Amino acid sequence: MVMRNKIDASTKYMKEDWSTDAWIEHGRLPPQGPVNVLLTAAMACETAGIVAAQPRKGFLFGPTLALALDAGFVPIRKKGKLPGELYRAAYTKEYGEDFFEIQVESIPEGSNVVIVDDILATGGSARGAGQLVQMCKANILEFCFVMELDFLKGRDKLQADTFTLLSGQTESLKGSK
Ligand SMILES: O=P(O)(O)OC[C@H]1O[C@H](OP(=O)(O)OP(=O)(O)O)[C@H](O)[C@@H]1O
Ligand SMILES: Nc1ncnc2[nH]cnc12
Repeated sequence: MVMRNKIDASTKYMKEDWSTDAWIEHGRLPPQGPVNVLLTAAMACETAGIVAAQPRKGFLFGPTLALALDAGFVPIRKKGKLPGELYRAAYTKEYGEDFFEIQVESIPEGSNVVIVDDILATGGSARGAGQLVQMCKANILEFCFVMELDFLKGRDKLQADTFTLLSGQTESLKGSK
């Protein structure tokens, strides 16, 4: 799969001058790696209080983003993994249906939330994560991904603005849907 750098296309997030000087002025590091570039997107949400991530690869990025944003981190889990009172959302992806859960008290009502994961494909799982955040009566500021399979148009399903660092296939491969 050939990856195309999408940073230049993300004008929404680059409308301010994120030069090294600007990053220093904001007390942040300049963007040098995937997490820092995701941070560029997440920093567009200066009011983010919570970073929520989907299992399992989202947990690789979520805590780092949360630390950098001085926000809390909330893991969304597959059903049956969390104790206590839970919200549950069904989600559908390319190869079946499953359920995500979140602890009812994990995200305070009215919180501003960034949702992060590694890949946006059909958008089914990210949409499910978004539903859980909405059940907590919190606001989704944006979705952040390292990579997007554009041809699946997953972003059209999502409940808030979507930022991806890399875009993969723009069309489906021969023999696949
Ligand atoms: O946009 P979608 O079609 O929903 O697909 C994207 C999801 O699929 C992958 O997770 P996977 O199913 O491999 O789960 P895991 O990270 O728990 O292994 C990926 O890490 C995303 O979470
Ligand atoms: N089509 C796909 N290719 C690679 N990773 C994926 N994760 C979910 N769907 C995927």
